[in-house]
Amino acid sequence: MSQTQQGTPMLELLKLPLSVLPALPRIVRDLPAYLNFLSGTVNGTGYDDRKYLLEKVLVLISQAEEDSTFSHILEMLFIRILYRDLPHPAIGYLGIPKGVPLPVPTEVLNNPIPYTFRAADGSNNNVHMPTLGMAGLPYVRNVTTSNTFLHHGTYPSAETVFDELLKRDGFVEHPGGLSSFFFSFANIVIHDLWNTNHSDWMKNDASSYIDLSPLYGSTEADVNSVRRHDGTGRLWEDVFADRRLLFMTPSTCALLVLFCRNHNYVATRIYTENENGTYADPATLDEEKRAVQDAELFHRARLVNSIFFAQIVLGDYVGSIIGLTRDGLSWRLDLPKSIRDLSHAWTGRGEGNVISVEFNLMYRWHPAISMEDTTWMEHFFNGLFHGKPSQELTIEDYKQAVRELTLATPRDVRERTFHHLKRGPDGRFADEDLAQLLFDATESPAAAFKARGTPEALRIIEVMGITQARKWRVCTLNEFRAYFGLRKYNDFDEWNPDPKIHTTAKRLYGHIDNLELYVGLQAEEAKPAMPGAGLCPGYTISRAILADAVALTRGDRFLTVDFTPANLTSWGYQDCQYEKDDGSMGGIIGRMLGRTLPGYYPADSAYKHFPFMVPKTMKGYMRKQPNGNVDKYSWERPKGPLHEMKKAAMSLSAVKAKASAQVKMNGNENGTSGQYGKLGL
Ligand code: HEM
Ligand SMILES: [Ca+2]
Repeated sequence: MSQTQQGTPMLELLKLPLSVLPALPRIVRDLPAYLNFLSGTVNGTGYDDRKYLLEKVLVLISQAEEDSTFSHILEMLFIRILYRDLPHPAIGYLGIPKGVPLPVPTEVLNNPIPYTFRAADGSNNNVHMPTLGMAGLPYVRNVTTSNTFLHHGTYPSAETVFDELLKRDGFVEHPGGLSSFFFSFANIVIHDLWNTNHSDWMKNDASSYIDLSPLYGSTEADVNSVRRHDGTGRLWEDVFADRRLLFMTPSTCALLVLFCRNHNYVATRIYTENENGTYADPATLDEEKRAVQDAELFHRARLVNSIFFAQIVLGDYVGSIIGLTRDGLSWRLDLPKSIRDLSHAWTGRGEGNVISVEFNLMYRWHPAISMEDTTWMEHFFNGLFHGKPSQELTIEDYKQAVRELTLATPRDVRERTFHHLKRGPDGRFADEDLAQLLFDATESPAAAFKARGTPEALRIIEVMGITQARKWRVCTLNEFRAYFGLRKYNDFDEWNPDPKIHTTAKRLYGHIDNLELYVGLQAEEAKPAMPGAGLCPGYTISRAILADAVALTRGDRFLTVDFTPANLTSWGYQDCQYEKDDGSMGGIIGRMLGRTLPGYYPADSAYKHFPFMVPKTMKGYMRKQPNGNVDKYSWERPKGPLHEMKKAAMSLSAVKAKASAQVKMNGNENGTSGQYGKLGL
């Protein structure tokens, strides 16, 4: 290289400090404004515009030597920051932009008040890509595979894999104190996200958003089957649209019924609050106006109810998954939060989400099914499969059983029932029946995640899962780990140190690089309970699940940019907020339990505040916490409103206190708030 060629870049480099020199005194003088900008950005508090940073930078640019390196850099940074002020493209719109090819109900289009609403099939979450995450489209694949073992058809049969690596060899209690109630809730979450089409396994008939589709359904016809259409925006009493839930444990159905009640509670409150002064008694409206009012009340109530559901996911559910509830911490990761990174760019949110096949396989938490739920399932499946033993069932038997059950299920959602519960003349199930199912589920410990942990009754379901995964051509466990930046396993004993498991796996798969994803995830060594770990699944699941949790919540427009009082109404917006000091350690589900089963969940009950934790185990954890308020909670099974009334009748002051608590539980936002103040928590 010649001397001149070497000298040119050196000279260029020198130009920058030289061109900055004249501006240095000004920069030093303005330093407090720059520091304020930096600290305000890092802390997320925003910078103080009274320090006139904008003006100072403009002066700096205008006075920099024209065409100097310094002026070029300043200009570039300034324009970049201004451009990054806003996300590109914008995510939130007032209503539906014209030209978006969507099935928008005419009542919604005719409504003069713009508000945003969830489409039945989840479409339009991202208005630029309206079909993103819509029900009925193929799954996404995140990780591709270059493994050829599967290609040559040398995998062991799905049945062998189940019998040797997955079949439960004994019940082990969950190490983190999670209750069966937690998994009933999880079961609603998974039905919200997956519905693998039986005739085309590539398709997912559920939307990729937690929009409470188990309650509302995923098609316009489903949604209409649960709506009353009477001008009040309410659903029929104690119904849900997704009939697959009727195959699930009774506590799962009972919990879903409470979300139906919550919808009706919310719709009624929005109607009575009448914040825009536009609602009228439906009896006074003509048919068209009644339909418009009903649509608005329904859609707003759905928005509030599904955001409430998501707040349970972020508060109670994720709180249990990462062990915060157990450890008495009310701090939560604010996943949907609006944040800028240090380059001033917005970290994306509300941009949509599509569920992947890998996530489907990661979320099959069948090993955690409690002993009580396993017994229930064995009885249920015995009836479903006409007594045929689980070892002999085929995928065709399963599909046939689904067809039979579907035919036997009343078309009218109001006639459906579960666990032989009876509906009253008003169409509602008895509060007592629902409450007892939920109390049982809270008391019943879930099982630990482990290899050889899946109840045998689920054999054919697992065989179908393994077969689907092979048809989907998913990656191997090691490929999946590499995708997430996790160390690849070198041998089977690193994956699961239990010799019974890793020698079996080695015999079946030969090389660790051939270990298929589903089996690898399910039979991997489980994480122990420790600070930061509450769910305690296999190591890989526990890492990868967080990526999907963020994609789901942060990617959903309704949970982020459209989570506003304008859309939810001020009352609805407020109803979805946490109350950090209400005794629930950052949770919110107790509010719904209290209001939908009045009198069954006393204000101080551990069953109300921590239903995802087994009370006796939670009590033990709380005793060990330095500031544990163990005596402020009641830990025994709630006895129901009659008992509460008897207790209250014991003294006049007690009656007064109980009456105000009852008002809070039944009528207001909470059934929780304020009452904890009284208890000194
Ligand atoms: C006793 C409780 C449970 C029963 C009886 C049960 C039963 C079933 C059945 C029958 C299927 C096959 C669905 C089909 O394709 O037709 C299935 C799939 C599945 N299960 Fe479970 N399950 C239970 C609990 C859970 C729990 C607690 C979770 C996780 C939180 C879970 C996650 C899944 C997932 C992700 C699928 C795949 C769904 C799809 O691809 O559409 N299950 N389960
Ligand atoms: Ca959904």
